[in-house]
Amino acid sequence: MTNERRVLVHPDKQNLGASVAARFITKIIDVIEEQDYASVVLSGGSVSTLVLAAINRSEARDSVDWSKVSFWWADERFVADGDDERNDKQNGIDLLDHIGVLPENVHRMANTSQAASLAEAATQYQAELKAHAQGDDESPRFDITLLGVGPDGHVASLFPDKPQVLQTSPTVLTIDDSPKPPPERLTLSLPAINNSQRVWLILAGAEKAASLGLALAGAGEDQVPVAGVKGRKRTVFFVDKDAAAEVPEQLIASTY
Ligand SMILES: O=C1O[C@H](COP(=O)(O)O)[C@@H](O)[C@H](O)[C@H]1O
Repeated sequence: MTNERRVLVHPDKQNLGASVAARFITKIIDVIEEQDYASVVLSGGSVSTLVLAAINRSEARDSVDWSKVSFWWADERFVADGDDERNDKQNGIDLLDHIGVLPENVHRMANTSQAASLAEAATQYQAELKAHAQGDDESPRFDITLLGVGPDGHVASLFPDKPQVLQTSPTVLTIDDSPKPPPERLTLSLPAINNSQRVWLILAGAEKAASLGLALAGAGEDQVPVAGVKGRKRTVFFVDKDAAAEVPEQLIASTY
């Protein structure tokens, strides 16, 4: 199998969430069997409410040895701990609070009481990424990165027409004027995201169709950030029918 981008189309949102959850559980079990641990990158929004919640509901959830899984974040909002805007809060409600993950394997980005400034929070996370990276890499080769895509094509907190999307270093970037609230955020850079072995992008709804179509038709990442995402081994777009409306026919690997 080549490392081409693949699009898997599902009939509806509910089916999409259940399908990605099932694949995730299978793949994580395989990865743990192969290397005795697995690393996962999470994000907020639809990935959490659709996929993480479906993993939590799955009967197969407890077949995973969660003590061997580490969790990282693709982006986070720089607000107080426990604020409803925190991605890690929703991820906790949807999955992390219900599984046997070890606290030392949960690598959250700092909140406003853990870092005095956005810049300090970014520096802390860069150091944590580097501490878990192999060789000369600046960040780990994550096993699975789960990303949502905004209607404007943003991924993590990399937004169209903002300088961060073209910034190749450092691994963690700051945003103080996010077009989507809250304004202050931390995000992995595109190269740090792309250091993942597998990137799975999850999109549902007609409002995502135009950006996805543009990204797959060759638009630049400065205009449509999702266009710049490419995992080392696999890049898979899991989409529902509505989000797939403008995907070129030849790129659709399967339709359920
Ligand atoms: O602001 C954010 O938005 C993206 C996309 O969210 P979605 O609900 O449209 O899938 C999300 O992936 C990111 O983590 C979050 O901070």
